[in-house]
Amino acid sequence: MGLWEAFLNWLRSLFFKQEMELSLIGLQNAGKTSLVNVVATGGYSEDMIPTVGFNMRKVTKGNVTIKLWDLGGQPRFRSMWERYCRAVSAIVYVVDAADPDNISISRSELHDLLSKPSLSGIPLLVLGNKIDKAEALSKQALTDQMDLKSITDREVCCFMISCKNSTNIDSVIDWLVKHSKSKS
Ligand SMILES: Nc1nc2c(ncn2[C@@H]2O[C@H](COP(=O)(O)OP(=O)(O)OP(=O)(O)O)[C@@H](O)[C@H]2O)c(=O)[nH]1
Repeated sequence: MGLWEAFLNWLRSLFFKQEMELSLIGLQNAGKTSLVNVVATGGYSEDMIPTVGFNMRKVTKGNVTIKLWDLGGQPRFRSMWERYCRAVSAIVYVVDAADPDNISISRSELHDLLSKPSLSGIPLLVLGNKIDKAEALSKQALTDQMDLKSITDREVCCFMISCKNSTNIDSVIDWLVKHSKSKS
C-alpha cells in the first residue's frame, strides 16, 4: 500500500466506522463458539460447553465492529434461529465437515431456514469446519452434500476452515469485513 493510500485510509477511518451484525448457526458441535473465540482472541479450546440459548459478542477488526450472535445448535434451540437472522448483514452457517452422519440434517436445517421469506436475500457464508481431521469432506463434497448450488436467491460463499489450526480464518474475516455497512 502506498503512502497516499495509507493516508486516505487513515482519513476515512476518522470519519467512517463500519459495522455489521451477523448470526452464527449450525448443528450442535459444529464449532460456532470455537469460531467466535478464534476470531475474537485467536484462542482455541477442546473443552467447550454447549451453548444454551445464545451468546452475543462484539469483535472489532480494524475499522469494523462485528456483533456476533452465537446461537445454540441443539434441536431445542433451532426454532429461534430465524428470529436472530432477520436483521443481520450475513448468515454464517457452520458445518462439522468431519461428521458425515449429520450432514443431511445440517442440509435440511439450512434449507428450511433459508425458505423463510423474512430471510430472503441475506448473504450466506457456509463454513466447513474441522478440516484438520483426516475424515473431513472436501469443499466439493461439502458443496454437493449441502446442496449449495441450489441456493440462487442470495450471494453464497463457502470456505473450508479449521478453528483448531486457525486455517482460513483470515479469509472468513476478510469476507465479513467486505459485507459490513458504513455508518458516519
Ligand atoms: N478437531 C477440531 N475440533 C474442533 C474444531 N472446532 C471446534 N472443535 C471442537 O468441537 C467441539 C464443539 O465446539 P463448539 O464450538 O462448542 O461447537 P458449537 O457449534 O458452538 O456447539 P453448540 O454450542 O452446542 O451449538 C469442541 O470440542 C471443540 O473443541 C476444529 O476446527 N477442529
